[in-house]
Amino acid sequence: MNVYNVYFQSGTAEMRARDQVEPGTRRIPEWTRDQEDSRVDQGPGERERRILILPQGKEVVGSEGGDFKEAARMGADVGSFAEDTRDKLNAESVWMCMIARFPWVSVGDLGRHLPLITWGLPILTVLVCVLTASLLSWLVAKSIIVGAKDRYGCKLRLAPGPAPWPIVGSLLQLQRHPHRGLAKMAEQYGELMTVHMGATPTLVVSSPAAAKEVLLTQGTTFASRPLPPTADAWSYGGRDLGFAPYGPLWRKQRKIATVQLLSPRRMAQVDAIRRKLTNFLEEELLRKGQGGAHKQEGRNMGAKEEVQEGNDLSPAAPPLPTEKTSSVPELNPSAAVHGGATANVEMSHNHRQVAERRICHPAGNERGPSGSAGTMDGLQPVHLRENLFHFALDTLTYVIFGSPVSPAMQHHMAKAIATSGCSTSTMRMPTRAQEPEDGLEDDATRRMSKETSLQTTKGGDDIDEDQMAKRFYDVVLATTKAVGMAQVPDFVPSMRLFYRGYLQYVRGVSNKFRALTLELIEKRRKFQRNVAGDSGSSCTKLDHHQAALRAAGLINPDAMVDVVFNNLSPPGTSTPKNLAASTMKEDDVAYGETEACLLLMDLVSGGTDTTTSTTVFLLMELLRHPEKMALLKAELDEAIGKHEVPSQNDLENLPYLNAVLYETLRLHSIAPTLIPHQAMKDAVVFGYDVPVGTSVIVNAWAIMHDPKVWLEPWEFRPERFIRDGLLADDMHPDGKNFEFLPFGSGRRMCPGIRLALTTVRFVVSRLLQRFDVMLPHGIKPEDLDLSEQDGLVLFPENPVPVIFRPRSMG
Ligand code: HEM
Repeated sequence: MNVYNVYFQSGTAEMRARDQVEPGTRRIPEWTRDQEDSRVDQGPGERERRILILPQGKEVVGSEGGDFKEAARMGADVGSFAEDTRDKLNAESVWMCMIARFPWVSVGDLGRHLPLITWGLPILTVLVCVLTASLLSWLVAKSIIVGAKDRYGCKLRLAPGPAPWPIVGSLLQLQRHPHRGLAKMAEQYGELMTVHMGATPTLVVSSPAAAKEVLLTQGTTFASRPLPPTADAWSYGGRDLGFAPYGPLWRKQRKIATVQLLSPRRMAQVDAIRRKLTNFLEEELLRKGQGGAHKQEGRNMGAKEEVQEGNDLSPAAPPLPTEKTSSVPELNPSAAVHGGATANVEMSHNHRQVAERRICHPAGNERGPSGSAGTMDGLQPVHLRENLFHFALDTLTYVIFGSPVSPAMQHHMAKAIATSGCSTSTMRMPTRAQEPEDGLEDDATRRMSKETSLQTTKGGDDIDEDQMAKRFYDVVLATTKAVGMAQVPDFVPSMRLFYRGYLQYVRGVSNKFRALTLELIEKRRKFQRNVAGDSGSSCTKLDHHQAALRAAGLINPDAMVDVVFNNLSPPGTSTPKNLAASTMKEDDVAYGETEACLLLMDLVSGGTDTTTSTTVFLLMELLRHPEKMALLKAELDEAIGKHEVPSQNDLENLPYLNAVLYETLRLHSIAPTLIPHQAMKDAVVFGYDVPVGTSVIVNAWAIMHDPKVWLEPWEFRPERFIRDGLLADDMHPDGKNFEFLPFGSGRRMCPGIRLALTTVRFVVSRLLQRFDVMLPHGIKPEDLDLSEQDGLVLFPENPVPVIFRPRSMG
């Protein structure tokens, strides 16, 4: 490679550079006055544009790009020049002088670069130290692993695995999707492998028998979770449910979640609200499909007017569902608008017709996702993710916080408010929500409260209600990305120092989430104060919004948050330092606002994107396999009909619907490696030693795609779950069949399984009852790409917007 002397010159230094080139290098005759002038004209901000390069025996003068061309013309090896030096040259810094063989820096340059030198050298030094430390720790780890001994000095027998690289371990072999990379490795190393995730040795489990051993047979030993820095930052040191170490706090969180959210009583609540919410979902899909909002939004339209508009411009609407199987009356959207308190009363025949036609009211201002491209029968394709997310979010916020929050809801409530005569355009909310009320004075609570209150009160106390769902959507997606996509310090702890910014960002996401949670709690308290009659004579948007929600039956009198926040620990209750090792009873452990908020955040994030993603994958698989879509529709039509609202019981007993759902969960497991577990004590699994603290990954994806377990595992074949015309009863995802583990198994198994299954079943069946779900014009089933995006919850990377055509139009 050619050797170049590189000089940076600027301002007055330029002249000196010409005069003071080292002996032995030639001066530059072609350096002209003109060049100097134009250089000077560039002004103080444009420094060091010009460089002087002196290859062996040759001279090149010019500025940036020109230098390289010139170098090439003079026979320099531009390829290696470009690769090795060009980027560094462009870095335009004193470092360049250090990289060059004969650095020369003028005194003026030194002065200018002094800050860089002051900061740069220590950073370089720290970097070198960190790399050395990482290398040493890796060597130590390796020697421990290779020659690992137990506490009695006997050599440990660890599961086999690929030889790790320094610092990164086997991370580079994992490709973009670790579950796929690990599955490939397992073909070579077997059902139990030791894989180094950076510096962390991890036991990877890839067979049903081994999964049963760690999740069930030795379930207590492996019930804890590792806490990498990102999860630590999000969960305030593992104080939520998902990341808490196995111990009293986890038991407490789990108990509250199970009793308060997922008990049969709550599930009945969920069932009831879902029936109402699907009406909003259907209406929203139609509204968007038809190109936007209703023209008459916010006006108290006369029935006649609406009927005429509907007749002229709309395709025939599907009739609203009847209530044959439901004990809960359907929401009549227009009743909320017109009648307020009578919203839940069964619709009159006229009203029903009006509402039916309003649903199909055609285009307004809002455009669908792709303008007119891909439209079919005048309907535009609609994005699934956001709408389904709102449905799942509304269900959860109703049960947890007492009322739904989605834009569809806002749309209806805005109309109700407009008819109520209140002119207040903003709602005023007290900012007290951000102050911890439980009196707990621990550091994390104080810090969390301070950070959160800064964020929520920044814009004053006017809260934009319409943005609530959008903020939830953003913060849930940010959570699954921040916590789900492992970062370098999660694997190489010594790099944590360099990721402080990122970890602060993760903490920020958690704080934002908490702020939203507290807003909803405050809203709830305000509602309760109003109900108790101490709201005075206020006429705020919130008051009217709540009145409209109450009239529509959308305020939950028995929300989970009431129970959780009324039972926080009294001040002074202590939390053991080491939660995993503690023998404390769960009822004695400190449970404050921080823990309560984190639990609610877990439930909202765990319960929204997961069901949304599963539903989107399911519908896309049906679109890819129209013959299976037809079979499912036939089953629904026969068992339930096109209009009746199905009960949970109906849906649980439909073999093909459940088979389609299970096959989706198998083929597109959205949490493919579950959430990592951790050994709480030394253990032996199938003859291999597993030292305490080892992380354990169960690669459920590998098991559910293993050709030894599943025939043609890459095919979407719901029929594999059906035996003799019925759903095979040993093929349920309830954690008992270790060949099929979409929700995990054992102590840390997903507590939301029932909620998730009922939600997806219900939404899918209602959508297929009411609509022909179709691909936009020009997209063929075989064009669909169902590959996965990264994140804690996998999502289709290229979801297509979909046409929802009312079935009566077909
Ligand atoms: C299709 C939907 C869903 C899937 C596929 C799913 C899957 C999973 C999986 C695989 C785990 C980890 C199990 C383990 O580590 O062994 C998990 C944990 C969890 N899930 Fe779900 N989940 C879904 C829906 C839900 C819902 C609806 C909620 C709550 C409303 C929820 C809340 C949680 C929580 C809190 C945990 C942590 C449990 C613990 O660590 O003790 N999930 N889920």
